[in-house]
Amino acid sequence: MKIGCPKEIKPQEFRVGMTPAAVREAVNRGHAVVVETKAGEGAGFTDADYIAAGATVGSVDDVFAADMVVKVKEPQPGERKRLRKGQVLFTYLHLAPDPEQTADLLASGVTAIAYETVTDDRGGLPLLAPMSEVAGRLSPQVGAWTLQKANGGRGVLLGGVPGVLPAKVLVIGGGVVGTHAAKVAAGMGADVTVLDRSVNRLRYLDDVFGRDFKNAYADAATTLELAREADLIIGAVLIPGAAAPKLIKADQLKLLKPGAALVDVAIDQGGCFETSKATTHQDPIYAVDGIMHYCVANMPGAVARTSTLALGNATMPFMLALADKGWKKACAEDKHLLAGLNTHAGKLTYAAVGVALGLPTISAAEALDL
Ligand SMILES: NC(=O)C1=CN([C@@H]2O[C@H](COP(=O)(O)OP(=O)(O)OC[C@H]3O[C@@H](n4cnc5c(N)ncnc54)[C@H](O)[C@@H]3O)[C@@H](O)[C@H]2O)C=CC1
Ligand SMILES: CC(=O)C(=O)O
Ligand SMILES: [Mg+2]
Repeated sequence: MKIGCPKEIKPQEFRVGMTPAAVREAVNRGHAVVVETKAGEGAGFTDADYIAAGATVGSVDDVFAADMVVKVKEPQPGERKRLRKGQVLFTYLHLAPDPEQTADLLASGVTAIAYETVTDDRGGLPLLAPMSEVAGRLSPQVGAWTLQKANGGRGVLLGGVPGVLPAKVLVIGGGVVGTHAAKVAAGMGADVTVLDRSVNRLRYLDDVFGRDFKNAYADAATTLELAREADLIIGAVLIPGAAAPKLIKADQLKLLKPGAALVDVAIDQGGCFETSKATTHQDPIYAVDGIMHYCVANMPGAVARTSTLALGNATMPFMLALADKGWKKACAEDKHLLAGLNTHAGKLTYAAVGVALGLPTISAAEALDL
């Protein structure tokens, strides 16, 4: 199979979809890989590194001529025009909050497999997890920066100092992002509470991290009560594939501490605060009613080398299965990869996206027969 790996064009996105190590594995199995010129530059991989791994380096046209395109971020409008029926796209998509992208993918006929909905045997999301680990660990760092007075924040130091209490950090959603956020915030000396709607998850957090941070059930009243006391609130909820629920409403901002910071990591699924709108690394924060919002939808791009390596480790076995077997056989033999199928031949194949966008869907299994 011919595999293409473009340079990411989303603003300030420095990750790349294939590492030289992934290229080497694919080439060793007889596949041809074309990597766009300078695609790996932001992650510290040169064109020479890719050539040494067995790739050819070419133009964006060469890359999108491939049978399968392996990326990081959702295709941007110009990239979407290059996609076609019979081609496989393997990348993050986050379709639920994105009707334009969904319409373009359906119109193109491309077979699009979304990293964020591929599953595993333990109920996890193995291709989302590495970037959730990164974004989770980054979120107290960007939250601490947002809290600085010059950035519009409350001017509170997360860990406090001797004689001054630490900041209160509320993490809503105790999955991968939330757990890593809480660990780092606690490590910085903050007073951390994690909320979740899964009692089993709260049991796990209590068993493993009971001495490091507190937890509570995420009913609406508890969420609001703790939000009112918080200096920093990290939004980390997920209902896989679906639009994020809005957990702090616009009219509740006036109840929060002036200058409090909201870091909405769930922004790629539309955000879990009603006043969130996606921002970029170039211009990451804005204020609403004196509350600072940080809503960067590609946080891991800030630490592109770590993120590219972590993502590459996770995607490589799936990428190789798709290349070796073709998408149909690979998905028919692996229900977890099949769960990643979001569009095929003009049909939407992920129910939660259909519900979010009011569009008809077929099941991914039905798509195998198309
Ligand atoms: N902005 C960025 O750059 C990045 C964003 N993300 C996003 O972060 C979000 C979280 O991802 P993960 O931690 O991997 O998901 P996860 O599935 O590991 O955890 C989500 C948690 O939210 C909980 N939850 C669901 N509804 C809730 C509610 N109403 N109240 C409280 N808890 C609730 C679930 O029980 C689960 O424990 C996703 O939207 C993901 O796409 C992930 C990586 C990078
Ligand atoms: C998960 C995701 O969207 C990202 O890493 O950018
Ligand atoms: Mg994202």
